[in-house]
Amino acid sequence: MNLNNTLAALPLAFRKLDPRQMIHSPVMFTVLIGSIVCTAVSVQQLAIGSDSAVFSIIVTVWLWLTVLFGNLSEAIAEGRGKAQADSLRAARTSVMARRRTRALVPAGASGAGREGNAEYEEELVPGTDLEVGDIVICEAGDLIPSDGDVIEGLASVDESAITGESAPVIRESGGDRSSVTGGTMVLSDRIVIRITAASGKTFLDRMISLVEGATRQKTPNEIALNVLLASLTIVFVVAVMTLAPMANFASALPTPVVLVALLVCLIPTTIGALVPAIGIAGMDRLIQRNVLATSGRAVETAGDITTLLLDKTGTITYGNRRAVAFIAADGVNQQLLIETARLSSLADETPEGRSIVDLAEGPEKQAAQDATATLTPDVDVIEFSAVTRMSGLNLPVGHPANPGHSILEVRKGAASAVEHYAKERGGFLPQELENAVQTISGTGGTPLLVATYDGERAHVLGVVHLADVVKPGMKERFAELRAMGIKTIMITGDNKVTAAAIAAEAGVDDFVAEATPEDKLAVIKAEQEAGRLVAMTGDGTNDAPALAAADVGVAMNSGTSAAKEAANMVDLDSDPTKLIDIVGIGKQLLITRGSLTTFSVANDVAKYFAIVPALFAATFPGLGLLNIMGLASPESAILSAVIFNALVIVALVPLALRGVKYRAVSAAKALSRNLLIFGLGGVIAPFIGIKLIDLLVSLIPTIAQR
Ligand SMILES: Nc1ncnc2c1ncn2[C@@H]1O[C@H](COP(=O)(O)OP(=O)(O)OP(=O)(O)O)[C@@H](O)[C@H]1O
Ligand SMILES: [K+]
Ligand SMILES: [Mg+2]
Repeated sequence: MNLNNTLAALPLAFRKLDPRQMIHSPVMFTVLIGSIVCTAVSVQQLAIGSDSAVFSIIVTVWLWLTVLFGNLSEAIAEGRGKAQADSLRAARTSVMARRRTRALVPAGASGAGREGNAEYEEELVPGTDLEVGDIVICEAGDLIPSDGDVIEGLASVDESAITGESAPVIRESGGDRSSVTGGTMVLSDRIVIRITAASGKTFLDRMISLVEGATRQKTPNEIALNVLLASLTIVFVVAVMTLAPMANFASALPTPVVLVALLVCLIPTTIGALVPAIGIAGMDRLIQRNVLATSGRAVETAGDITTLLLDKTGTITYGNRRAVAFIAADGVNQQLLIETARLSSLADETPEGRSIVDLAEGPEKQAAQDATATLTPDVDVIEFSAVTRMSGLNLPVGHPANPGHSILEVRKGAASAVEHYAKERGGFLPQELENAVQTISGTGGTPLLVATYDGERAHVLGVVHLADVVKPGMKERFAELRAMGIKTIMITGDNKVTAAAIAAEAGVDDFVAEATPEDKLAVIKAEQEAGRLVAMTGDGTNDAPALAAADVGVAMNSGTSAAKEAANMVDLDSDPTKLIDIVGIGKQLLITRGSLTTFSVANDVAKYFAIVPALFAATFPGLGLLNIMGLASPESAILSAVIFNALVIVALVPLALRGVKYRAVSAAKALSRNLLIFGLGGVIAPFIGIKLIDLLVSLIPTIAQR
């Protein structure tokens, strides 16, 4: 909290005096009403020249300062996001987009400027005119006009405007790295994008309103705390009212001012003033770590997570699975396997599929038949799905793509899926291929079997070895999660042996293999039914249902739009172990709020014993004995307490913004330790603080007299 930030936040703090805003915090609203009452009394006393006018005015000023300090803490917290929002806005420049209109030449014909099987016309439109579903083309040097999914091609993209990370990333069609963000720049190649967000509703727009705190809503915890604080306020209003009849104060003090001052000292103003700042600061800490949360609730829930589910490909591994080898069955010509594997992948737009075509064609790309000549309209494309775990083609009888062989169907896919496919069609899985599948899986690679069907029997021709790399540093970070009491489960569509190998390499506690999207969802439901709070990290469209169902869903920024849409957090760094930070921030938020609530309530109780004896010493002489503080006068006691009450808010703003120090001990231990520190501190602080202020205040002549 430096001076510049504080000064910059001042105008906003004054604007927040609007009663329509203040009503959201019952405690601070009560202080506002009290300030207004005391202002009226002061004016009236000034008019009649009352002796206690000075006292009333000073108390009134400090009451207004109390309200202002509360608003200031919130304004400072919000202000921290403003600078970031401004720099994000700079990335939201208006660009022209090349929008595809209608097909010029029908699919299947040949010609220049082809997109897949057809030729298109383009028009230049302002990026703000784009609608969901529009198709745009971006080339090297272009700013991407809005959020979307790559539907054709591959490009390297500079996402530093969003992530702050300058290294370019690959975005490509088909796989789990297909989403692009408006405002980022294409560095190389050419991609065709289907727009998924209309102008004003893009990722960047949402990010801006998030860091500005414009979309902040109260979390259930905050609402519960507010109800508690409101109840305490009502209790104290009633208690102070009952004092009114006995209010025969020493030197004819103005009763309304004394009662309001007493009330403000007794209600939990400290926590009432700091709750919004604590919440905003928590979101802010998350943004500093490059994580965007769409709700404060998710941040708080993260603090209590006990199970973390992660998908494998693209989350634990880099996700650019590439074909590295072809292994033919005994008696099958290697060249035949390569040609067939390539044929099965010609229409497969996934990175896996394209990597098979690349490996089959070799660097020279010679001898390869033109894909468009093969993919004539009478060829059925069987697209990959996470449920079938296979992809391929159905060819008409006598199709020229397979001269010499009478192939009607060609498939490649997960070993179990293709084995099942072959057996259903009178084929079998040769022993040597089964061995190859086991060997590849054992190293954490993904084996894909290639099979054909000629109308009579299926033949399994061989295996394609897909290799992927585990992201570095996983083992240590998962060990850290274990120390925090969080169980990690990897859940993947891949086979058991591959899953086991990657699970061991990454150091997760458990794994589930051959999981369909429904299975992923079912695992989450089961964990939740067992009473656990579940976080899920994923990147694929097949992860989207699970991400939505999890208590905390964290999507990798590299993932698909569907995953990012379903999740309630997006990690811009695409680092699955970011959950460690997220959990830490959530726990810190809960501990900070708990600690300051304890401090605030303990403070109020202590204040009661510090000032009431001094206040009523004249009325009930017996109480004088309790005036252990030896405060100068009832006026001084009241004033010192009000000043202390206001200054405590200011003193705690830095702690509210920074958060109470969080260490990786169990939550219960951390809580009881903090309750002790903040509870004791809260009881002792007012006695010391009020006494010190009393010494200063009693220097004011009209206040010191008894
Ligand atoms: N393009 C493809 N064609 C045929 N089979 C594929 C293709 N891509 C993947 N497979 C097979 O299907 C399986 C399931 O893929 P899916 O995308 O559902 O899960 P995954 O990416 O392996 O795992 P995760 O859920 O961890 O991301 C893969 O393990 C692989 O064996
Ligand atoms: K108070
Ligand atoms: Mg996946």
